[in-house]
Amino acid sequence: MEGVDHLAFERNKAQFDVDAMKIVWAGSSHALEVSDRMSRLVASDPAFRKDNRAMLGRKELFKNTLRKAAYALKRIIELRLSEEEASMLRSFVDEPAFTDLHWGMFVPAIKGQGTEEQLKKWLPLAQKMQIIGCYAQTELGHGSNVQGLETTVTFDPKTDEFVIHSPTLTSSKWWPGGLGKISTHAVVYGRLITDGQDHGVHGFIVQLRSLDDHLPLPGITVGDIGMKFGNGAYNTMDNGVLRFDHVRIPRDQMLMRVSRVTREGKYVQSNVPRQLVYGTMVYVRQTIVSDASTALSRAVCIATRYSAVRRQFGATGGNPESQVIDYKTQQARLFPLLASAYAFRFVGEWLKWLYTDVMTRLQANDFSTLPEAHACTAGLKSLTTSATSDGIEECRKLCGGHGYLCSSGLPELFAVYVPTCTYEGDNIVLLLQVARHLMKTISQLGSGKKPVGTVAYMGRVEQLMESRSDVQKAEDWLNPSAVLGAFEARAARKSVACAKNLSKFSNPEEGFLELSNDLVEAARAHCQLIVVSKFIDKLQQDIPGKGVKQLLEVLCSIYALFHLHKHLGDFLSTGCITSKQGSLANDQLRSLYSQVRPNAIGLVDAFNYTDHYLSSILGRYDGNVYPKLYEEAWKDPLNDSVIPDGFQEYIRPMLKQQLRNARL
Ligand SMILES: CC/C=C\C/C=C\C/C=C\C/C=C\CC/C=C/C(=O)SCCNC(=O)CCNC(=O)[C@H](O)C(C)(C)COP(=O)(O)OP(=O)(O)OC[C@H]1O[C@@H](n2cnc3c(N)ncnc32)[C@H](O)[C@@H]1OP(=O)(O)O
Ligand SMILES: Cc1cc2nc3c(=O)[nH]c(=O)nc-3n(C[C@H](O)[C@H](O)[C@H](O)COP(=O)(O)OP(=O)(O)OC[C@H]3O[C@@H](n4cnc5c(N)ncnc54)[C@H](O)[C@@H]3O)c2cc1C
Repeated sequence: MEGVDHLAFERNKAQFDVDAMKIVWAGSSHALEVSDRMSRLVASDPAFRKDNRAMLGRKELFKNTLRKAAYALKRIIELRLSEEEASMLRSFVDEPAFTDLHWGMFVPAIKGQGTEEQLKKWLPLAQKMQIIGCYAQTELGHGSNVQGLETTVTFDPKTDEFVIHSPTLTSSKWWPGGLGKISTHAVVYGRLITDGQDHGVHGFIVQLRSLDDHLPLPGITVGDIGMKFGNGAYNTMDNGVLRFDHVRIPRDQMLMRVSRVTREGKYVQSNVPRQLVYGTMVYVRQTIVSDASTALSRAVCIATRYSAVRRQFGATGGNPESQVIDYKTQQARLFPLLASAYAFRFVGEWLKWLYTDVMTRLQANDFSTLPEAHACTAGLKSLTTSATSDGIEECRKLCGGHGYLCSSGLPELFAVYVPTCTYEGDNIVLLLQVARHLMKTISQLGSGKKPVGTVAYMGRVEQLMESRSDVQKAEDWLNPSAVLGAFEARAARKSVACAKNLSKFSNPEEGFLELSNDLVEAARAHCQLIVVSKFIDKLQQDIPGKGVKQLLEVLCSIYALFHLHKHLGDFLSTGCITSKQGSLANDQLRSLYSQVRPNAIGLVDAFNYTDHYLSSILGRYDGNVYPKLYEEAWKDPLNDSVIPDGFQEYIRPMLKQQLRNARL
């Protein structure tokens, strides 16, 4: 039934102001207005169709992406869109493309690591897309270990140039998005060598292809690294391989904000920490946290709407079967993911604030919050992307068999999303960075250095080692201080246990390797505490709209108590809570799920996604799932003919042969 809202009865159940929640989700009325306008602009334009991606071969798929990218830029110019509008438009086009790396890494790398002069020269070219850039750091042999990169960049004082060289096969640049076929330029990371001395890894702007005929410049070998996981999916991106054979670039193409090489070949470090060379990764990790809430909310929106449409079992007295969303097991799998999507939204907002604050301080040569920014971006990137990848897969299972169809939108979402656990830093490697920060914080406690920011609770470590939860009944777990107390005590105790064990090793690095599993767990506990505490902080703000704040309080409690239940072993073994208190938390969770149930559709409507963006028959706004699934099946190329290609050639003779054999 076209035009009928099959989910209207669900929408009528909502006990809160969905429009007000849309503003909370978007971040402000202005952000909602822009994202609403841009998403509709993309959805209404047939040039941005994306429903056939899984059927296309690589070449056709890639060409289509190039067409969309060029068309998007044309529309951005024609409509005179602001930077904010343009970036929203690109995100609603919803197709990984070379432009992600151009805008997301190449431009930020120049902005963050270039001098004023370099910004003046390169930014206008990049911003007008007169050049297209990528971020070429990872090599065939090294990704996580950036200090292990092998590409050499040697200063030649005779010609005032750098000579870039790939000395081994493993030094080939490998993975950079946009590099394979499109980028004209790259920010290349390599070991800077002056006068025979290795100064470690630095960034350089390098032209790769001619701006006239797009052919690789002399000494450069470049191409695509091949098909990746999933049909369609991330294969719209030309991840590339790049080798240099003594390629020369002018000296002023070294990004010189952190350190520079003089005309005489002298290496000069400025007063900014060398870690700023890693600044682009910090920036992108921060954006990835907000993007996690977007990806998870898409999957949750699909699974929630479909769970309200789907009925199985329980038909009694002429009544229809039960909606699967009413099964407690479905709620216990789905609603924590819904709560996580909101939790990641708010922690992402906070992280953006933290990043902006660090950048402002850096301008004033205050580097004191850099370690906190690194630990938070690394840890939260790791926590939210792992949870989102697992969450998307759980949503697929929540949709039963139909979730496995490409038309559910979930397989492609998963395939595009899952490399987030690896790129911008492998999630385990990043948690180990958080663990280092935690161990360093603990080791400095005795020196009187007061921990600040997200590790401030470590300053109360003695009290946290002794504290006992005073929860007596299930509702006590709704008290934010009860939840915070338990999460702080758990995180502190896990870190302190690691620190104690580490102190038993005469070689700390050996101890770190040996205890790395425990350290990763301690880091995870710390990051979960950050998410919980930032959700609680958000609820201290004035949040208008009927029932909006109350429902967010419910979601916050679900996020916290679900993790308390999931990691009960941690909470019990560290003695923060008793098993009785653990089971009270579980009782409270059940009650919270019942409070979400009537509001579930409203809560996913608040994401304000168009059907185009969701790209899912199961997640359609109108819930008209079955006729559309049926219709879609007939569009498969296999159904173009009644008898498929290959039948006459292979199967018919086989059948005939088998029949002949049977008659003998
Ligand atoms: C589909 C997407 C659609 C839209 C997206 C839209 C926008 C996003 C835009 C683009 C994204 C799109 C696609 C993504 C493409 C992917 C790109 C990439 O993957 S780029 C390559 C990323 N590579 C990595 O992340 C490598 C990971 N490794 C590292 O970061 C480091 O090597 C590591 C930190 C692990 C170790 O470094 P090392 O120098 O060996 O440090 P060490 O451990 O010795 O520490 C020394 C000292 O430095 C501190 N530190 C380390 N890193 C940082 C940092 N980044 N900032 C500040 N400080 C840092 C560390 O804590 C230590 O401090 P102390 O001495 O202990 O005080
Ligand atoms: C889709 C995609 C896009 C990418 N785009 C870009 C790009 O645009 N530009 C770019 O430069 N790079 C890019 N990359 C590369 C990416 O940044 C790296 O793959 C990533 O940093 C992980 O490094 P690795 O591949 O070397 O993994 P490895 O470090 O080899 O990881 C392999 C395994 O070893 C483990 N491991 C490694 N080190 C440790 C340790 N110290 N302790 C414990 N365990 C460890 C890891 O946890 C993992 O399980 C991209 C990658 C992908 C998949």
